Amino acid sequence: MKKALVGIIMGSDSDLPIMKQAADMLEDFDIPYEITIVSAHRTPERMFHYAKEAEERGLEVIIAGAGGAAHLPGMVASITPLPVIGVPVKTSSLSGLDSLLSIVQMPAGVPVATVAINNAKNAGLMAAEILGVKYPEIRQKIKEYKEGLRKMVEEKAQKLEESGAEKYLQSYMKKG
Ligand SMILES: Nc1c(C(=O)O)ncn1[C@@H]1O[C@H](COP(=O)(O)O)[C@@H](O)[C@H]1O
Repeated sequence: MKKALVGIIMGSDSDLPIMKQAADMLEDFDIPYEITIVSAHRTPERMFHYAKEAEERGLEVIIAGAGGAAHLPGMVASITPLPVIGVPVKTSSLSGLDSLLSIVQMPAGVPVATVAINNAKNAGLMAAEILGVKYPEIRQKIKEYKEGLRKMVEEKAQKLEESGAEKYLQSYMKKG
């Protein structure tokens, strides 16, 4: 198996349904990754060792997801020189706003690249883009991905223009 370039960590296994989407994205780009649970609150020593050793182990980007008082991404960023992408995981009590603010409001000097609430997919994509600076084959796949997005929207626009809003909406609603 190829050595992991991206480390995906999350505060709890309850974050896995969301964080798995980052892993799926990396798989689409053939980027080797590892995925595990690390909590700054519940396993501070494990968090410290993970962040301290990440670079030495060959990781190049870390994606960290957490909910609520989501200190994990910021704490990891304070220890490692690697770029850290934070995923605010939606909580039941405050809809993820607490997670978002905990991750995005970092003090100057310790950035965490924060994606939207629950948008682990974008975290995977951002990790791929960061790696694309160094790996031309990944950069090429990003270009193809963007081209795919462009085509998809163009096709939808054409269909909407041809069928009119009402008919388009009917088929859109049917798709669910
Ligand atoms: N925010 C953190 C940290 C941390 O930041 O260290 N560790 C766990 N958690 C979060 O607590 C939430 C509830 O966890 P449980 O579902 O295990 O009770 C999760 O979203 C997790 O990311």
